[in-house]
Amino acid sequence: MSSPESRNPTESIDTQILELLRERCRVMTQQAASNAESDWAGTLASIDRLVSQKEADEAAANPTICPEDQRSVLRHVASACWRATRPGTFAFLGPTDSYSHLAALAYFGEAANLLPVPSIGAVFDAVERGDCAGGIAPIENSTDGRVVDTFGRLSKGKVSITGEVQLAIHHQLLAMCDRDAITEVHSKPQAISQCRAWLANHLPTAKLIECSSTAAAAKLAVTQPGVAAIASEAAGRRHGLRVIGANIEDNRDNITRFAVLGHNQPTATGNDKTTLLFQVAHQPGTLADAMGIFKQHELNLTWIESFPQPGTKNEYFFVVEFPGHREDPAVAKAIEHLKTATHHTHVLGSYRRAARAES
Ligand SMILES: O=C(O)C(=O)C[C@]1(C(=O)O)C=C[C@@H](O)C=C1
Repeated sequence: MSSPESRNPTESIDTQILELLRERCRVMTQQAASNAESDWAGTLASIDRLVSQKEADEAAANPTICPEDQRSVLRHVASACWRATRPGTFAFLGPTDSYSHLAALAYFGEAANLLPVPSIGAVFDAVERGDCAGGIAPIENSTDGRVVDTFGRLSKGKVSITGEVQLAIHHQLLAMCDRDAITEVHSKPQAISQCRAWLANHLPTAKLIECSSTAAAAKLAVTQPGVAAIASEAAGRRHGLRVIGANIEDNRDNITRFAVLGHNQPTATGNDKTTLLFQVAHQPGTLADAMGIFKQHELNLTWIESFPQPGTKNEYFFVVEFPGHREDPAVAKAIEHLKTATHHTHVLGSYRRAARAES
């Protein structure tokens, strides 16, 4: 054993850090026991608040740890304490290194218990049944639009949106062989669509084959001669695939937004958005009347989608988003008002707005 004198001087600081980690877990356990539960979104918000204050206060005094590193250390601490004190896993569309996995890591942290499942439907099943405490699913891409599977399940109203992740998506064409030998390109339909122009220019004769996820395609490309995959850099690294084409997305600013799914209702953070789903009668003016309600309550819509209601003719769901939390007076009034003017109004969630993360 090393004598106290021969110890590295940082060891006593590390000992204090470990003691603080234990203390943090003790406090979280007490919180859980007394139901004074703070949600994960609230934890993320408070880390961001702390780091940006520190940024201003300590920029000159402590130039060695950049704010991004401070944030990432605190997030890791928080997710490790969360795992130690809260049972529960979070489902994502797998396998490992799918973009959904990267989004889950960005949101829940590296230490979280994450469960890969084979489809977006399976993510919803796991959360709805309570097998998982939460999950994550792609909702919209800046090139390709909404993700139909996610909307279909959200419209059933069995789980809420409790957070979001905006992930910059950079696709790689990955294979074991040279570009000349590629006969098939496999990926999730959304990823193929985001690279359509690149594929038409560089691999015009290759067959485009859809599969369950980009990471599933990467796994296949390892064993199938002539098969390339469109997937993340992380998936390529894991499987030892060669990058045949780097950053092949047609739109340089390719971003996918992921919805964090769960059953809790996050408290307001002061920087929130609300996602609402509603249906109106199939009559002239009903949609215009509903939209007028947002104008009347001065809610600035940031997103509008309409999609057919399964099993009906000419009946549509409308999904809108706007800044603000369901507990804000103007938002609460607008929701009540909308309920009187629509067949059905359902708050999919009020949650903290996300900053963009890199994949
Ligand atoms: O296949 C994956 O890796 C996913 O996580 C799914 C998904 C999607 O369906 O939008 C997520 C991000 C990218 O836009 C491409 C694919």
